[in-house]
Amino acid sequence: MPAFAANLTMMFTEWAFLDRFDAAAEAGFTAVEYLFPYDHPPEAIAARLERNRLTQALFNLPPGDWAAGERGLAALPDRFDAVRAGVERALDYAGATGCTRLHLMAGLADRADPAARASYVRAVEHAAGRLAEKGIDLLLEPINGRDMPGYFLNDFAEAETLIATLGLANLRLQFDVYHRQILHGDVTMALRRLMPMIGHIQIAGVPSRHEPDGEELNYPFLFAELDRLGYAGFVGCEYRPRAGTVEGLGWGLGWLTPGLGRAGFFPG
Ligand SMILES: O=C(O)C(=O)[C@@H](O)CO
Ligand SMILES: [Mg+2]
Repeated sequence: MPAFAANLTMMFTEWAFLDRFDAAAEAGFTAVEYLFPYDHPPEAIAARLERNRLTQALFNLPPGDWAAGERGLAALPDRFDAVRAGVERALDYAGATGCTRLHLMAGLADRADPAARASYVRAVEHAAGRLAEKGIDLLLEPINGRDMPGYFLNDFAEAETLIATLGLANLRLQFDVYHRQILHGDVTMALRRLMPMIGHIQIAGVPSRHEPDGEELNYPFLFAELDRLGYAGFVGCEYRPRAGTVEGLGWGLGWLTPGLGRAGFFPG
């Protein structure tokens, strides 16, 4: 049975960020992920995890100036100092929250540009090295260009080759089924082949990025496939609910156990 993590950047947005931890636990999740924790002190996040007995499955290293359009810094040749500082900042949060997986965003850059490639490899090697000292995995995620035009890492084969070539024990693939389906399709065969290097999986309906309950993909089949493949990691629910988050959890009946979290959290 897959272990689902609620993505608190996209789900439970009816609540303030810190209250989303309570809401996710109440809805039956035992783990959470989100893009960035940096607007809140690490101790505040740790307290919410602890009181809800939630596991912090994943978050992203600092991406640069998100509001100004930056989507990671790793492939940007003049931003290595910021990458290095971001790694240290993320490690503070990982230490406080017990998180053992961090995603390094590549940034907007041309994949064919040798300077961008060299910068990306340098950033990945640096981040993986620092994270390894703390027993943390570094994840790389191919992202489709419709959602993120100009994103450097927009190809699964590219990520696979890089991870295999660098051969770093804590460098792993973040397999977002939504991006995979849009970029290349052939989801099941890719899961089977890439499973040895997969460190985290994310899901959403395709093409809407709503609940994983229909459209192009047969998620019950994919969840069973993950069990058949012996996947023991988390499955991050990185989708935007069509209407209410709780109202849209029907797809998870049978996998989630609502009410295990803090009793009476939901009003009414
Ligand atoms: O967009 C995604 O997909 C993610 O997983 C994010 O972490 C990157 O923005
Ligand atoms: Mg993703």
